[in-house]
Amino acid sequence: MSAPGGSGSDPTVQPVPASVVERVDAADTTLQDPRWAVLSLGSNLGNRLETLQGAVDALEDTPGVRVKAVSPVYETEPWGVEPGSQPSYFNAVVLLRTTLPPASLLERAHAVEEAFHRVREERWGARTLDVDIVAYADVLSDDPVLVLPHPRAHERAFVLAPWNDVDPAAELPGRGPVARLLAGVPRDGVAPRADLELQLPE
Ligand SMILES: Nc1ncnc2c1ncn2[C@@H]1O[C@H](COP(=O)(O)OP(=O)(O)OP(=O)(O)O)[C@@H](O)[C@H]1O
Ligand SMILES: Nc1nc2c(c(=O)[nH]1)N=C(CO)CN2
Repeated sequence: MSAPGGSGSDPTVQPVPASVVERVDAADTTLQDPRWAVLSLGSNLGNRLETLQGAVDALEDTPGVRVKAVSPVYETEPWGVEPGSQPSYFNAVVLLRTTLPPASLLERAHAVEEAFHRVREERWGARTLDVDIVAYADVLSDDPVLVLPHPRAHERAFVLAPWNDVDPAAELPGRGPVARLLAGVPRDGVAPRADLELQLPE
């Protein structure tokens, strides 16, 4: 076969402009095979709502990523640290379709964190933005660079509650239904902020 846009050797075949090839390819979802991914967003420094919205928008602006749903916003007590030692978090969950492989999605998640001046000092330290990959399709991985599903997602109400809101039938690969996991974890200090809303990018 001739290269896209090339004339080849068959005189009856007209060259196909590269722009047409691009459009046809873009419409062919089987070619791109997008996968589901679930991301958790958290912020407990700066303008928390603005930062979460900025992260949603930056994810949507990523080639190969489409944001399909955004959860309600929760205000949550910091998990895993001394009570009262950090400001409360805003947390939300984002559902994506993506053609990026998991490692590229993680790279992009880190780039988005950096764009919002995330500083890594101590484990579970306060941060302007945290973007974690909760699950990527049904992929299971114990590579420490990217553990899938996220190794602590199943015990975090600040992940499970917003995920359950936006997809009540969701399953955490290898762990079971999100609704059942949520029923089994403490929910105190995890409160919906019905007065706040993240916008799904247009
Ligand atoms: N599913 C995952 N999502 C995001 N990062 C992951 C994941 N699995 C492993 N990591 C690795 O964890 C490292 C530390 O991530 P990060 O600083 O966001 O941790 P944390 O948010 O403080 O804590 P936690 O992992 O408990 O949410 C990252 O550099 C990344 O390589
Ligand atoms: N409430 C809350 N606590 C946390 C969070 C978070 O997003 N929300 N993220 C952490 C590290 O990922 C550690 N602790």
